Amino acid sequence: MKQWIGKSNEFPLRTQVTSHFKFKMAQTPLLSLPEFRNVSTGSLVVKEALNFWGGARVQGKDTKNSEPVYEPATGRVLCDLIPCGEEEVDQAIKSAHSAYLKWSKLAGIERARILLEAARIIRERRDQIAILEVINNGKSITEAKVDIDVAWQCIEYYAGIAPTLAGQHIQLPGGSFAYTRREPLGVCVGIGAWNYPFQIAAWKSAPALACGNAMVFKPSPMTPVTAVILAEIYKEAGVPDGLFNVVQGAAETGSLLCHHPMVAKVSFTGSVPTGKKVMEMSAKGVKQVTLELGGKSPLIIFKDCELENAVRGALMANFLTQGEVCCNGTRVFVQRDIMKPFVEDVVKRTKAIAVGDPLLDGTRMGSLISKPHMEKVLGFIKQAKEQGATVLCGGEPFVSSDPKLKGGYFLSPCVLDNCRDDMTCVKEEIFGPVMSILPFDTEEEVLQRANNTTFGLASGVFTRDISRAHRVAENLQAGTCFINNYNVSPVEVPFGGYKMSGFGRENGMVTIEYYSQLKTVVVEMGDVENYF
Ligand SMILES: NC(=O)c1ccc[n+]([C@@H]2O[C@H](COP(=O)([O-])OP(=O)(O)OC[C@H]3O[C@@H](n4cnc5c(N)ncnc54)[C@H](O)[C@@H]3O)[C@@H](O)[C@H]2O)c1
Ligand SMILES: C[N+](C)(C)CCCC=O
Repeated sequence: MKQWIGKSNEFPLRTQVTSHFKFKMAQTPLLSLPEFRNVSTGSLVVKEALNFWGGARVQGKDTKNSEPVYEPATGRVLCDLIPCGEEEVDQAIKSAHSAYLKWSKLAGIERARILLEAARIIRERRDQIAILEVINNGKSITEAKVDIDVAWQCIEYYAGIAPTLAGQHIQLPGGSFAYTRREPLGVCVGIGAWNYPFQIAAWKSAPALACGNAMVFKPSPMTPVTAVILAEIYKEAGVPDGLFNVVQGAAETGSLLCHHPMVAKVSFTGSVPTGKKVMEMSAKGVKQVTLELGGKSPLIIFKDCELENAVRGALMANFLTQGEVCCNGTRVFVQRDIMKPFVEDVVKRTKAIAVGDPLLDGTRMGSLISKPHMEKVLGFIKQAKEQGATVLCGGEPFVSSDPKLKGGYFLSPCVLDNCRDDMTCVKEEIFGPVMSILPFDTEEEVLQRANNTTFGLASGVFTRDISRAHRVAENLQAGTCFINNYNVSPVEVPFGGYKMSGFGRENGMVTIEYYSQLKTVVVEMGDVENYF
């Protein structure tokens, strides 16, 4: 058997990684810098190249079209986003293809060793990566650490699956037989949203690489900073140069990726309108597509629930990452009999959420991604009031006493009461910290109302009645139903949407199906029967 580790000089298991991040206060390599833990909000400037292909960082060329990227907590410029053009996208894809030719020939167990090493490195550098994620995204450090943990767990999980990928043997008459081979697709493209930048890159690359594919990943132009760290870590772990590449840019770069003839598959995370375009573009080249899109998920709370857990669940369903979460349960249906105690407790706990500097351990809610996004969320709240909703708390720009945060995009978490199903805040994805509470009377009624949406990403139910819980789960039209909890998604569990929330899955065993194809080999052991 060919041994990967220790024999090949071409793809060493460990290579020296140096960081390319420069700080205003120090120009020390990022990932080997213990003091990095002390970096504070408002102090980082990223100067170095954010693209990665051929096993190295590559500086963008089109500097005249560069756009500023802001640190959400301060409104300060963090770095410049230089979009990749046709030539650069082509280079990244060709680099991926040449790595694919080598990587796809390895045994699963050989790929697994390298992926496990990548998972180990991420685990080791989790706190530093989390700090970068916070500075670029604005979410709290508490959440970012969990996101990075989920990222390495995902890589570890698919490392475990890689050696188990196998086909089937099928006996045919006369000693003939057939067998199937599970083969990779080739060069896969990943396109990410800004709310979970590092985690999305891991959720896409881990199953892709485990199956023997290469990937070109494009992060959101608003969060370009951490995907390249993942690329460096994969390289350090020992993947061939070009196996995981990062190209920066917005719609135009994304469109170049979707149209490129050497791309076999596009896995997209983002909004429904962009998802439709990605599907259209990919269809022209008959490329496989996974779409992880938006949602407006229902959370149903029955009167027999354990109330305190239901309240906690409602907060987890609405306020993670400032409410910028695709699967959030933002339509909170509460059975009328328990409306009063539920609302009182939700409001009390929502008012107690510590909003502020996202790098501080005590903070539970950071800043929204951008000023225009914050204004859009405020617009939804204004419209909700005009349409008859009552603001029970929050829903206003939050002004911190810390002067360095005065340019940040903070919003106090908002609870809306007196909502109706026909209100815009109940129908459309707000993608901000806004919970809409809706009363209901019967199970039949609430199921009909919960399903009355074009989205179908997630759903939740709180009840002590075990039969009801499973009946409701069966009848909700959504890719996930949480019973007596919300927004827990371990990497072993498939995640993805129904209806306009998309198709295909991420995480879990099933995702192997979306990053591989089946070849059938038919073997004749006798003579050829000839009809002619
Ligand atoms: N279902 C999920 O797993 C999931 C996870 C996170 C976010 N989301 C959804 O993402 C949305 C928020 O993210 P967003 O604002 O970054 O979404 P978006 O659709 O604006 O952008 C997503 C990505 O697509 C790229 N893009 C834009 N136009 C493109 C084009 N024409 N061709 C190719 N790529 C293009 C963007 O640059 C970005 O990288 C919300 O709707 C949210 O629900 C879904
Ligand atoms: C990890 N969560 C909380 C389930 C979020 C998944 C990604 C959706 O925006």
